[in-house]
Amino acid sequence: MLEARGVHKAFGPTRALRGLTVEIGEGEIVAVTGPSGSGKSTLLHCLAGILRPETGEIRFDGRRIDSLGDAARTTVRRENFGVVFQFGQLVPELSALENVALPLMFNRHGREESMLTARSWLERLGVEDCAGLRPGELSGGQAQRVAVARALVTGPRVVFADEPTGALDSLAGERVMDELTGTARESRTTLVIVTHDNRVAAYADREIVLRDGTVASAVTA
Ligand SMILES: Nc1ncnc2c1ncn2[C@@H]1O[C@H](COP(=O)(O)OP(=O)(O)OP(=O)(O)O)[C@@H](O)[C@H]1O
Repeated sequence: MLEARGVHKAFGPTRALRGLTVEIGEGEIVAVTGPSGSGKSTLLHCLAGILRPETGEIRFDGRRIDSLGDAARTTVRRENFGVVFQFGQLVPELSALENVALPLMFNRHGREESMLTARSWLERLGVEDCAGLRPGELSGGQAQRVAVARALVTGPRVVFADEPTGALDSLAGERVMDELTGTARESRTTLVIVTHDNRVAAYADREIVLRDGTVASAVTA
């Protein structure tokens, strides 16, 4: 359901992706690993329609998304994808509850309904007590659970996570991963996780190892 074919992406002289091809199935949980600078984050951003490769194709449900204009790509992302980055990237001026409700409001749900749904996701992730707090008042683990709630609240088909536990201690990291992968498996959400951490990769069905901008190997758990 998600596919990169012959993808090249460079930043000036740096060739981050060099003819990379991967295919990810519906409901699959995939870890993208490999040395620093091997192109993991670049691949994630290309698959998520955030970056456009110079050559090659990115397809979601068989439809090319790399050739769409910015507005159309943003719509595909909003309607189908959720993202979790290393540092939650929550909006600092909004409460945890408002942060989680925001993607629903972007997708034209009413404010009341969005708040109710957001609250149920905070409960599900065990951070309902944080609803009224701003991101600056949350611990790293709490903020990351709020970020996971925000990524899942729209019921996305695919969640992209870039080092989702990178800033957390191992216990907080485990909770975030349990919740992320547990929810993904329950709802057959496809999950693509970039990580350096073998413990995180162990949650995946398959590990895609990158080296120098291409796939070095794919290991099935
Ligand atoms: N916005 C950018 N501008 C310039 N160079 C970039 C940019 N993003 C990535 N690069 C370069 O592209 C290469 C691949 O980067 P990328 O972040 O995809 O690797 P990574 O495997 O995710 O690395 P890390 O594990 O260190 O996060 C690196 O050499 C990096 O310096």
